[in-house]
Amino acid sequence: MDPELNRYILMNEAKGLVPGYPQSMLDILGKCNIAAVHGSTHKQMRGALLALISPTMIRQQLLPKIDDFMRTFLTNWDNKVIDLQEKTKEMAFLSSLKQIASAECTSVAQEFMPEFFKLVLGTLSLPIDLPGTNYSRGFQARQNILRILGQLIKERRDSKEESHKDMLGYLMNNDESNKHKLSDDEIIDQIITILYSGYETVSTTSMMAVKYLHDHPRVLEELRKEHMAIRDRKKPEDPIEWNDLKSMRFTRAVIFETSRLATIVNGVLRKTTEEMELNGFVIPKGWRIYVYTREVNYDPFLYPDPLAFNPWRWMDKSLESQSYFLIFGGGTRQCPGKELGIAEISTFLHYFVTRYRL
Ligand code: HEM
Repeated sequence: MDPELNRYILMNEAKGLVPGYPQSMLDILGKCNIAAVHGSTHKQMRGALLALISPTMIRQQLLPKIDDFMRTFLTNWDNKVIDLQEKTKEMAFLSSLKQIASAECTSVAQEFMPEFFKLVLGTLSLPIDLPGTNYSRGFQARQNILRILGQLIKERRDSKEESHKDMLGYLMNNDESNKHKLSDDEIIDQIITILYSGYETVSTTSMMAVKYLHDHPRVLEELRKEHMAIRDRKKPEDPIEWNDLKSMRFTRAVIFETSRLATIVNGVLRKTTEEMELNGFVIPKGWRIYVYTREVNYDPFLYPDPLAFNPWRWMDKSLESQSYFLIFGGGTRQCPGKELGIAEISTFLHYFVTRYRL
């Protein structure tokens, strides 16, 4: 697709275009899932999410949890055959769960994880509500997840303990400092949104990054150098901190190049709120549009030698701020989890390359 078209659509999106989600996603992710809601509800839910995963929150609350999780998760992998696809899926889910409910994550994970995997399958299925279909299993899984999260909220409210310093704790915080108060139903949908949005994206990017590193020893060597330099400044038990994360320039480049070449998310959804004309084509009002970003990612004018895995192209920081940089979408719907996702994948890669050899 002509990058102009992407730019045009995303520009107009800022004026109020909304996505057209498939039915099964709407049903299973919930009515107040922020990717699906519009207007003031979108603003409210997105505002609450942005506050929850702001750079300050990542630095002070989330990164220590991510580090703690990754350093434990990436132990005892030596001399074993690792199914990286399975491992990275587990990693993405459990890392989010730890950030959401750190105190309870170990006790609820066993029951939660299989339900979550069923929910994901359901959102990608045809909306046929017959016993045994993925849609029906996904819907049932949503009910079970509502029960698990509802119970968690109730137990926290009933206990006399101080408020928890995790995502759920912040969402449930009822005092003046919380400018984004949500109902319990909204809190639960917000949690499902966080788990869902950060699942396939983070797991597939991490898995594909390892595959590309394996296939490109020079890139692996450069990446390892960056992470060894960070480790050299620290004691083994020292966690990855915000400044370390900011110093991972090559890692960020590897993540972008992986996302571009593997095109982890191959497009974004929009819906026209008014008729629009583009390059002589008329797009009627109310049409659902799939902006196919894979085409942009492989455009040789934007990315010379587009099929080559070349993270160095991203070392020029300005590439990230171009209007055709659509790896995380664009406009008012741009991915709010961009920096959180990058923090998770970077920390995963840190422990991976400093502890293991491929
Ligand atoms: C490498 C990781 C990730 C990639 C590549 C990615 C990519 C994307 C893309 C392409 C969109 C669509 C944007 C648009 O329509 O313009 C999106 C939306 C979204 N992402 Fe991410 N994402 C990642 C990680 C995360 C994480 C960790 C979260 C967790 C909070 C998250 C939460 C969301 C949400 C809530 C939306 C919907 C935003 C809205 O409609 O207002 N993402 N993401």
